[in-house]
Amino acid sequence: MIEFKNICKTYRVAKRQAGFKNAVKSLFSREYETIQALVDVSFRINDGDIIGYIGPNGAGKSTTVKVMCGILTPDSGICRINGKVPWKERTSHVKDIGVVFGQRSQLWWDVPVIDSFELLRDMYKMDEKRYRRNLDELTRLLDLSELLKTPARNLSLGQRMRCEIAAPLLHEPKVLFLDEPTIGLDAVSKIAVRRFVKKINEEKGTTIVLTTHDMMDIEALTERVLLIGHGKILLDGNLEELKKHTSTDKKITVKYTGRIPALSEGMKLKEARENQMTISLDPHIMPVFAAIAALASQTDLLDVSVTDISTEEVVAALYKEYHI
Ligand SMILES: Nc1ncnc2c1ncn2[C@@H]1O[C@H](COP(=O)(O)OP(=O)(O)OP(=O)(O)O)[C@@H](O)[C@H]1O
Repeated sequence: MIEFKNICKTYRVAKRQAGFKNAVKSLFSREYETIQALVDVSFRINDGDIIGYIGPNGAGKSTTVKVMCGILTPDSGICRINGKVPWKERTSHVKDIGVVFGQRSQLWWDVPVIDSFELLRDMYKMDEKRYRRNLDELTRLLDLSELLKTPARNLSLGQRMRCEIAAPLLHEPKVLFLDEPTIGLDAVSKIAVRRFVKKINEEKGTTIVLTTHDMMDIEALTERVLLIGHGKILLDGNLEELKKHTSTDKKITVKYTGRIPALSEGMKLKEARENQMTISLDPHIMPVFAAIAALASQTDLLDVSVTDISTEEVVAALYKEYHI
């Protein structure tokens, strides 16, 4: 269980104007400003859950993860993960957690990946039998056999990411923090990473906190989403509720020949190309079947598709609504 209660965290940073004169001046008198990274943040995450932690750049996501990992001590508030206070019981806490930072490598750059793994085995004081079993399983699931002998610096991003994800799982953590695990990956690698994360959660019951800007990650992996903005939790709910909170509009894309159909009340034009238009429809004003009939009565329809608005659009609308 992850318990995060009324956590506040500020950073104190020195203010400095540009230029040599100001650099010299700052040696003698410094001005500081305070950045409120987390403001009274509270949530609970049950064992075995996967949650998506989303918010725009600078919202406070990494700060939250760093507090949960024990890297940062908050100014106030309570955080307990499996009963331990991360920054006070660091040595025993790190055995319970694993972290993947998509933007930073945790593997030693110049040595073969297997050497990094063996170093982790020693750091976590794992017994050889357990290490071997987990290494064999991860090698099979993530197709690592050809990669283990290669130095991290010679791996492609997708190959390296598979190794980065395996590394914290060698010691079977109860909680896994994934910070943008699919950033920069191609479509096939993204799907492979998502499938693997889901499998680990289902089979090992690992609790997963996923921080991402990729809404396809959220859609594929999480039901519950926490939205943070300006250091405050703005929404905590399931993805479907968030979608309903924002809009129940339907997106209708039509391809047609003949004249451009006029829009009825409840329809808004989102995009128009030659012989194709995408309309956002408020189904409370006009039901979908009536909207299609109204369009068909004015032109020859070649193709119609009806979808809900995408998670990406939902999140963009939420950011706009909360001015974040
Ligand atoms: N070490 C630091 N020193 C000073 N300010 C910091 C530090 N780390 C973060 N901040 C500030 O705290 C706020 C929250 O930053 P944080 O890195 O937690 O955001 P984030 O949501 O993870 O952003 P991103 O999506 O860009 O990674 C930002 O205003 C950031 O500039």
